[in-house]
Amino acid sequence: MPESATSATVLDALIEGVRADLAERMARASLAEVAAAARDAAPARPVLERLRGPRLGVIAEVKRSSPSKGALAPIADPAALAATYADGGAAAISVLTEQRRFGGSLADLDAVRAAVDIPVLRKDFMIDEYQFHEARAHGADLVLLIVAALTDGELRRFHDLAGELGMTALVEVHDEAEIERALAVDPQVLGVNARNLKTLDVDPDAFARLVPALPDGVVAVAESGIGGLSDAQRYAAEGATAVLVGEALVTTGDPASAVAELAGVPAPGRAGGTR
Ligand SMILES: O=C(O)c1ccccc1NCC(=O)[C@H](O)[C@H](O)COP(=O)(O)O
Repeated sequence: MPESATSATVLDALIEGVRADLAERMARASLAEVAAAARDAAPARPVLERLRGPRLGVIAEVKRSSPSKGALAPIADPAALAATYADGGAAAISVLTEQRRFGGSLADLDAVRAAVDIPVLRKDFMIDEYQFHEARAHGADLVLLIVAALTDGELRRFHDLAGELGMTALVEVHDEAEIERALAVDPQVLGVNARNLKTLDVDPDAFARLVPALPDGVVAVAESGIGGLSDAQRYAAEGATAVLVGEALVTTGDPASAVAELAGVPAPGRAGGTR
C-alpha cells in the first residue's frame, strides 16, 4: 500500500500529477475509444527471450529529466536515440511518458515505436486501467507495475490486464516486503529498483539482498544508478538477467558504444533462465 496520507512521499507527489494529467486525457478520449485503438494496434512483441540470454539484456531508457537529478539531456529526437540504442544491441527500449518531472510523453512512445523493431517499455506510474489500453494503443510491448504505487488488488488486476492486452509486465520492487507482494502475481519479469521512489535514496546493494528471494526462471532486472561497465558486471555476477539504464546512456556522447559495452557482459548466472 502507498504510505499513509499524513506523510506524502516523492512517489505520492508524482502520482498526484499523473492523476491530473490522466484526467485531461480521459476528457479528450473515452476508455472505449482508447481500448478500440489498443485492439487495432499491431500485436505486442514477445519480450522474455530478448531479455534472457548468455549476455546481459540492456533496457536502454529515453530519459530527459528526473526528480532526483533534474535536467539530464534535451533529447530533441527520441526516435534517433532509440535507433542508436538498438544499433548498440539494446534488448529493449524504455520510454518515460510522465510529463511533469521526466519530460516524457506518449508522442515519445509513438516516435520510438515507429523507429525500432525491438520491444518498447512504457515507463510511467500506471495507476488506472485506461493507461494500459493507452500503452497498447501507442505500441508498448512492456508496461511497468510499481508495487509501491499499487494496492495488492490493483497489482493483480493490472498484471492480468497487461497480459490480456498481450503485454508483458515489469513488476518493480525495492525491498523485501514488496517482493512478497509482487510474488503473489507470479511475475515473469521482476525489477529491483535500487532507487527508493519515496525518498530517492539509491541503494546499490538492494539487488544482491533481494536476489535470493527471486524465483527460478524469473527475468531479474537491476534498475537505476548503473553508471557503467563495472556496475553492470557486478549485477550480472549477482544474478541479473538484464539491467535498466537511463542517466548513464542519455548523458554519454556515444550511446551506441555505451549500450554495446553493457550488452557484451556475460550473464552466466541466468543463462538458462534459472539460478
Ligand atoms: O530517476 C528518478 O529520479 C526517479 C524518481 C522517482 C521515481 C522514478 C524515478 N526514475 C525512474 C526509473 O526507474 C529510472 O529512470 C530508471 O531505473 C533508470 O535509472 P537511472 O539509470 O538511474 O537513470
